[in-house]
Amino acid sequence: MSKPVVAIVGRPNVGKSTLFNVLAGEMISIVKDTPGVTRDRIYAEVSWLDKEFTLIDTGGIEPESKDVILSQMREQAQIAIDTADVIVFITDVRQGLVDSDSKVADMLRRSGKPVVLVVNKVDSFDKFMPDVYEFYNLGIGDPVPVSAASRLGIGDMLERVVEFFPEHSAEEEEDERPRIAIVGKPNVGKSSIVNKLLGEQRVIVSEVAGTTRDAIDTEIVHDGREYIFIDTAGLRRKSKIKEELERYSIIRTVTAVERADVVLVVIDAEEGVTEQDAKIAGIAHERGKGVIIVVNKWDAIEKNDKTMREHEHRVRQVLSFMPYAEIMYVSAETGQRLNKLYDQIDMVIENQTLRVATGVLNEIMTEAVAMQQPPSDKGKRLKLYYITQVSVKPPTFVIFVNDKELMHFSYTRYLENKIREAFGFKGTSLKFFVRERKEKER
Ligand SMILES: Nc1nc2c(ncn2[C@@H]2O[C@H](COP(=O)(O)OP(=O)(O)OP(=O)(O)O)[C@@H](O)[C@H]2O)c(=O)[nH]1
Ligand SMILES: Nc1nc2c(ncn2[C@@H]2O[C@H](COP(=O)(O)OP(=O)(O)OP(=O)(O)O)[C@@H](O)[C@H]2O)c(=O)[nH]1
Repeated sequence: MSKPVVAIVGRPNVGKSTLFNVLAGEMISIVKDTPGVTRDRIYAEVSWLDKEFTLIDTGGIEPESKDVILSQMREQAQIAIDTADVIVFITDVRQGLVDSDSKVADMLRRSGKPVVLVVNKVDSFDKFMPDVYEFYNLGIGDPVPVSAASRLGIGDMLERVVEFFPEHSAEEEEDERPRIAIVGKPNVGKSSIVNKLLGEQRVIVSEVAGTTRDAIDTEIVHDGREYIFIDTAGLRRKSKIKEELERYSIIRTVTAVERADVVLVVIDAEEGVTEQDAKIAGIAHERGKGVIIVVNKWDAIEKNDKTMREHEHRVRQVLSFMPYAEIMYVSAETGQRLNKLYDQIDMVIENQTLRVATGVLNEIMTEAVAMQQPPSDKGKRLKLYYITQVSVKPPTFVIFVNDKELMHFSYTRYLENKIREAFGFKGTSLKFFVRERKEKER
């Protein structure tokens, strides 16, 4: 199920970071062993009551001159319009209504996207409420007064935001066709791969209707099965600022990955694997999506009998958090091994939805425990009572133990490896939750 995307837009200094941190900091769920991505404040997973959404900050304006601010704000707003389900437009009660606010409000209104107008820095409702009414002039609905710094009005604001969420993104959920996102740095060959796949199947390109996202959906039929490819290629917006481009490319990756079942992380063989690739791959890993690492432009490098092994070594090193992902060496130019992608995709989807019977899981666990004693601390030894699989996409397991504190990361890893030895689960991460249960309950 894909989560709604909420984007924050606003002038410099209105409190975007503060609000972002309030929302993300308290309610964020961070997956610990992923590099980079969760730290640079571009997006966060937020859950509030029973709702979950991805929050993105389109921000990062350098306040040089008024003209520059307005043009950058327009750019931000456009990114939000392209990628978000709901836009949170933040203004500042202390600066009051500013001309650029009105211009951005016009743009947002014309887009037809749901907008929640937030007036920040209302640290005292008594004192500032009269000034809040001025913001009705923007013509984008009722202003919601908040104070991000003192956490006032945040609940009311979120209530307004979640009201706009689609009941169920019904269309996408009922759609049984596998969705495959193709992500990667600029120029690694994302569009070339889609084009080659299309060309070989000689199927008419159809842009899937009803998507307003900033990615192109293409249907490809292979062996009678329909696949939807979500292509994030072709950065339309050309910004001069490198950080801004990078931010935008991350936002697009997040929103595309969110909608996908399987993610193809494309790496340029000529350039080799980089930290930026790790950042992008981390986005898929964090979300527990199926992953295939696709090393493209394999035709372009000189090879001997060691080349593949050396490449694999590097990729495994830089993407060490996803040892479960298969690596494929392809060429969009010559078409080499591209057809094998479908088998891999099918396999990954199968593994993402694989369910293992509780009895079998417990046999594996009992055997694992017999082979390697669980850790102990201060004379108390970890006891594992029971394991069961609670969900799929990604396969998620709950382990009941006597004391959570004793359940070491490395021991969970060990159990994961045992489960993988038995069932493979290639291409998908596995999630584990550890719960305590009193001994006498058994
Ligand atoms: N009084 C008051 N100040 C706030 C509030 N929220 C944020 N601020 C202050 O406003 C200033 C700007 O906040 P930021 O969160 O950095 O604003 P921003 O919109 O992210 O700014 P840029 O990064 O420049 O785009 C900081 O000094 C904050 O402490 C608030 O609710 N009340
Ligand atoms: N030698 C070789 N070149 C390739 C291959 N795949 C793509 N290229 C070249 O790499 C360049 C970038 O390819 P694109 O498909 O546009 O890359 P992209 O990832 O979609 O790029 P963005 O749109 O910038 O995100 C083009 O010049 C392609 O011809 C390949 O398998 N081998």
